[in-house]
Amino acid sequence: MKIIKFGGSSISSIENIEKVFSIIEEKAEKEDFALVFSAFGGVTEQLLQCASIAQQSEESYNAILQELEKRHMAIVKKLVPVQQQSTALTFVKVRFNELGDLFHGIYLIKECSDRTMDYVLSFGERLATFILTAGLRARGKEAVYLDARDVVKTDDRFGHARVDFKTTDALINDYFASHPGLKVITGFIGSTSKGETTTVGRSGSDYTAAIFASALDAEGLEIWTDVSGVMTADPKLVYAAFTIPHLSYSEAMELSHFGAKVVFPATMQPAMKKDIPIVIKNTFAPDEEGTLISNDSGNGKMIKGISSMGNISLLNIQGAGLVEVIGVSRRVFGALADAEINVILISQASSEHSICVAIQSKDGAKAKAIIEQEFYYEIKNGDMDEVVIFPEMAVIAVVGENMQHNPGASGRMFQALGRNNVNVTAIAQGSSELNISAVISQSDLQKALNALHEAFFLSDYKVLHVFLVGVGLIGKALIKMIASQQKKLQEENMLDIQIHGMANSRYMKFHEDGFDLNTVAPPDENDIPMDMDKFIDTMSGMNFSNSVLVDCTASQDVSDVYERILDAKVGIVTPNKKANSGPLDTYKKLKKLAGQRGVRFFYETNVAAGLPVINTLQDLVLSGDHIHSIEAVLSGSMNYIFSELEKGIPFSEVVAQAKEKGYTEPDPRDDLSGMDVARKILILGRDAGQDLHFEDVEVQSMVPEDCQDASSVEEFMEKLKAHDGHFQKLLEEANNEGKKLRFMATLENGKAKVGLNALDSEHPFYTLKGSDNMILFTTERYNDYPMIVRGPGAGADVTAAGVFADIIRLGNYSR
Ligand SMILES: NC(=O)C1=CN([C@@H]2O[C@H](COP(=O)(O)OP(=O)(O)OC[C@H]3O[C@@H](n4cnc5c(N)ncnc54)[C@H](OP(=O)(O)O)[C@@H]3O)[C@@H](O)[C@H]2O)C=CC1
Ligand SMILES: N[C@@H](CC=O)C(=O)O
Repeated sequence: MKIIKFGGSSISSIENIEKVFSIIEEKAEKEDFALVFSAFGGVTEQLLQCASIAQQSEESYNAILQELEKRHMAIVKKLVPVQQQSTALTFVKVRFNELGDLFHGIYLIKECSDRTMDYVLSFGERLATFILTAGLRARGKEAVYLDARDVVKTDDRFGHARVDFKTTDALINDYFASHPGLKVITGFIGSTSKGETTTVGRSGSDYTAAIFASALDAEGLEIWTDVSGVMTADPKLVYAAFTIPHLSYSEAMELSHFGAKVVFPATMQPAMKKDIPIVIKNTFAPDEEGTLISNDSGNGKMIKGISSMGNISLLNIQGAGLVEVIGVSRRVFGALADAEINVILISQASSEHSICVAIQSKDGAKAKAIIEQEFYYEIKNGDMDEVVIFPEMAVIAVVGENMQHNPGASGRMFQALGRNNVNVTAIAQGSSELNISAVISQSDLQKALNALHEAFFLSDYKVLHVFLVGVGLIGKALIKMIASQQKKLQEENMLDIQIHGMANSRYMKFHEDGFDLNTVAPPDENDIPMDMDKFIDTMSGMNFSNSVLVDCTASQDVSDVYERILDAKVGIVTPNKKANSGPLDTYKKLKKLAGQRGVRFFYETNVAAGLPVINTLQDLVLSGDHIHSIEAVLSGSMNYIFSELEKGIPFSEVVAQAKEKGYTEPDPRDDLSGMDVARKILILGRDAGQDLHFEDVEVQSMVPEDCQDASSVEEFMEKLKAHDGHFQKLLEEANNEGKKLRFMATLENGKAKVGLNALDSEHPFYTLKGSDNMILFTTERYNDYPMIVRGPGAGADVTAAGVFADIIRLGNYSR
C-alpha cells in the first residue's frame, strides 16, 4: 500500500482534476493506495483573506465567500452526474452556511483566534476531499471519504499542532481495517482529544500523507505537485537547473531548509523514521521521473543541490574584549532567542575576535539593539565595538552527503565564487559536512548560484554570456558566425555562447535569456538610447557568471571602460586597438589588472585580423625567447591598395574598393595615414616586452594634405580623386626599378618605422597579394631565418573568425 498526495495546484481547476483522476485510474490498475488531498488551489489563501477582512469588521468577505461557494458548486457539477449530485451539493451548501456563520461571528467580535482559524481553514480540505471522493465514485471507484480529524489526534497548539502518534497510528489502522475501498483523506487537519479542529502546520497535507504512510507502514509515499521534483537550484535564478533524481532524507532536509520548497523537512519525519521512500512527481508531467528521497543518497555525486536564502542581514559582533572570555556566545544567542529571533547561520573565527550571525532582514534592527543592550557595558568600556549590521545579504549553500570525508568541495565552491568576483562575507560548515554555506551580497546571488551550478553540475559544460558593443561590419559577421556554430559548440564542445546585450553608438538592447542569433537585428530606434554606463550597469545587473565584453568598435570611449570591466572580473575580447596602443601606462595597467582579477583580455585581432600573430609573439616571449626585430606588412587595406594599383586602377578607386571589401578602418584615413599600422607595430613592440610610446614610432602618412581635414569620409574619398596621378607616379617609379610598393612596419632597437617602401623581388613581401599580411619575427631562437606568419590580414570574415576564436578560448579558459 502506498499513500499518494495531491497538492492544491494539482487540483486547482477542472482540467487539472481530470489529469489527477487519470493518474489515479492508471495507478489503480497496478497498485494499492490511499489518497490525500489539499484544498483546491488558492482556497486556503481566500479563507485566510475572508478571516482577515471579517476581523476588520468589513462585510466584503461575503463576496469572496460567494465566489468560493460558486467555484465548489461548479466543480461538483462538472465531476458528478446530475443524478448523483445531491449529496455533494448538500455537503457544499451546508459547509458554506457554516462558514458564513463563522465569518459573521468573527466580524462581530473582530477577532479570530488560532483555534477559530484552524476551524476556518479545515473547510478547504474537507470541501475539496469530499467533492473529489464524489467525483471518483462517479467514475466507478469505491471511494470512501475520510475526515482526518477522526483519526489524526493532536495536542491543542492551534496552527501547528503536534500529533499524538500512538493514538493516531492505532486509529488509522483500525479505520483501514474496518473500511474497505479507496480511502480519500483530508490533508492538513486533525483534532484534539476534545474533538476541537487543529491544523498541523506549514505544508500540512504532505505531513498528513507522511503520518498515514508511517502508521500503515506504507511501501511508499508519493507527493504530486506542480514541479518535477527537487531541482539542483532555484530554476527562476539558474536556468540550467535540473531535477535531482535521488536524494537522501538529510540532503532533502538541508535543501528545503535553504529554500528548495518542494518538501518541507517536518513533513518527512514520520516517513523517515520508518524508512519509507518518498517520491516527488509532477501532475502536469507524469512521465517525468521526479525525485526519489530515501535513506541513501543515490549516485555518488559530491554535491546534490545548491540552495539559497535571500533577505538576510549579517550581524557582526566584535571586539578585543571578546577574546578568551567565556560565555560571550551564550549571551549573544540567549539574547537573540529571548527576542524570538531565528539564527540562520553562525560563524566565529578561532581568534574569537568576532562572531557573525545571519538572521532574517526583518529582524536586523531589533537584533542589533538587543545585542547592544546585552553588551552595554562592554561597548561603553571599549571592550567591544558597536554591532555592525550588513543588510541585503543572502546565504548560499552547497548540499551533498558525499562531501563527507571527500576533499575538494569547498575548494571548488570558493574558486567558482572568487573567479566570478563574488565576495564571501562569512562561511559556515558543520562537522556533518552535509552543507557548506556562505554569506554573500544579495546582488551577487544569481551570479553566485549560476557559477556554483556550473562548477558542480556542468563542470564540463560552460555558458559564456557575451555583451557585444559594436554591431557594424565585424560585429554583424561575428553574430552570424556564432549563430552558425552555436549548436555544434554546445553539443560537441560543451560551450554555450549566448549574447545578452548589444549596442552600436546610438542604441542598445538586452535579452536576459540570450538573443536568437538567427533572427536578431542590430539595435535601432525601438530600443534603448546607447549610454555606456547604463550598458555596463545592465550587464552587471544581469549578474551572470562568465561574462565577456566584446568590443567591435574602433571607439576610444568604449576602450576607456576596459579598466572598470576587468575590475569587475568580466573578460574582454576585442579587435579595437585603441586601448593597447594608447598610453603605455594604460596598456600595462590593463594587463596587470586582468592578471590580478584572474580574467582574460584577448585581442588577437588587434594585429593582422585572424592571423595568429599576437598569440605567437606572446608564446615566444613567455617561453623565454627575445625579439630582435619585427618586419611586417600589417595593413590588409594598404596591401590591397598598392597591389591592386598595379592593375592600372586609379588610386582613389582602389581605396574605395578596399573600403567596400571591409578591409579599411571605419575611416580609411586611419589606414592611409599609417596610424592603423603604427598602432599595430606599437602593440607588437609592447607585447614583445618593449616600453614603447607612440612617439617612438616614425610614421609616413599617405594622406594628401588637403584631404586630411575633410569633414566626412565621403568628402575625403571625393577629394582623393585629385591625387590619383601622384600615386600612379609613385608606382611607375618603383616599377621602373623592377620593384613593388609595400606599406611596411619595422621595429628594431626600440624604434619603429611605418611607411611606403619600394621592394625588389628578393624581398619576402614582394609576392604579397590582395589583403595579405606578413610578419617576420627575428628572435634569439629564430635568428638565421625569421619566423613567418602570412595570410589575409583584413576583412569581415577573417576578423570575426579571430574574435570568435578568442571568445571560444576565453570560454575554455574559464572551465
Ligand atoms: N575590418 C577589418 O578587417 C578589421 C577591423 N578591425 C577592427 O574592428 C573594429 C570594428 O571595425 P568595423 O566593424 O569595420 O567598424 P564599423 O564602422 O563597421 O562598425 C563599428 C561599430 O561600432 C559602433 N560604435 C562606434 N562607436 C561606438 C560607441 N562609442 N559606442 C558603441 N558603439 C559604437 C558603431 O555604431 P554606429 O553604427 O552607430 O556608428 C558600429 O556598430 C575596429 O576597431 C577595427 O579596427 C580589426 C581587424 C580587422
Ligand atoms: N584596416 C585594417 C584592418 C584591421 O586592422 C587593415 O587594413 O589591415
